[in-house]
Amino acid sequence: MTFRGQVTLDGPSGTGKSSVARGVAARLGAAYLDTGAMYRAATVAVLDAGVDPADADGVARTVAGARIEVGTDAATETVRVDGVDVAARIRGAEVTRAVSAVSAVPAVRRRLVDQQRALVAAAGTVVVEGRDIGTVVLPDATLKIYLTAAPEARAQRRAAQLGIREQSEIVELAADLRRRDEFDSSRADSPLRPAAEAIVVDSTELDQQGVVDRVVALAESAVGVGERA
Ligand SMILES: Nc1ncnc2c1ncn2[C@@H]1O[C@H](COP(=O)(O)OP(=O)(O)OP(=O)(O)O)[C@@H](O)[C@H]1O
Ligand SMILES: Nc1ccn([C@H]2C[C@H](O)[C@@H](COP(=O)(O)O)O2)c(=O)n1
Repeated sequence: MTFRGQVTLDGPSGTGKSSVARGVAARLGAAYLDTGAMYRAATVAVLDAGVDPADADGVARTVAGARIEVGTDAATETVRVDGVDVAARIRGAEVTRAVSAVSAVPAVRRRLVDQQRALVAAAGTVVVEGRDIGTVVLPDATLKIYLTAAPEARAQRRAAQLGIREQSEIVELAADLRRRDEFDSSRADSPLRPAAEAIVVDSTELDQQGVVDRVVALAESAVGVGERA
């Protein structure tokens, strides 16, 4: 029997959620939704409107008026704001610095969570990654994973991803990851935390393929649960 249902993948920044979620989606023949890309796209709209990310009312108004489109095909990344392709821009430092403030605004979350649920309903079997997917967006998901990794491993991986070798820059990267995690975990609305039923997977000692294998094995052992749900 094949897996049918939803896999949620939550966890702190740089634990490997995006890469693992794509790999799992490919193995399961499932769709893939990167909800962080949606908050990043909303941040592009805020920055382009010249609104201060700390101005919650301005952020809420701007995001309410923006058309945010994110695809659910694991093989191609589609991210648009008002029809403009922002897939590369959302990964830049300016957006990364501002995204936690934008994503803490309750009206932004309500709007994007509604959109996420609609995308998931249209996608069928899907792997969804973010911070609040198992706790808030899809509380009845078939399989919930909470991905962790030691802070040093996360900083090293992000440095490798960005081609950074300088030790002082790696220390700075680690501080940025910590700052974003603290912000995302301490916000009032939908803070980052594991769902009660989530299976915690620590990727510190596993390579990317090892994590994908582990999650796919967990999904295969959940076959039947999706059909009953
Ligand atoms: N288990 C692993 N071992 C080594 N490197 C890994 C592992 N998992 C992911 N990576 C690498 O770490 C980097 C960060 O991974 P990724 O972007 O998937 O993390 P993330 O949790 O989605 O981050 P963010 O929340 O900031 O978007 C990527 O270069 C990825 O290839
Ligand atoms: N479900 C989600 C997904 C993401 N966010 C916020 C918090 C993150 O710092 C930011 C960017 O996410 P990333 O691309 O790094 O996964 O978006 C959130 O609040 N809820």
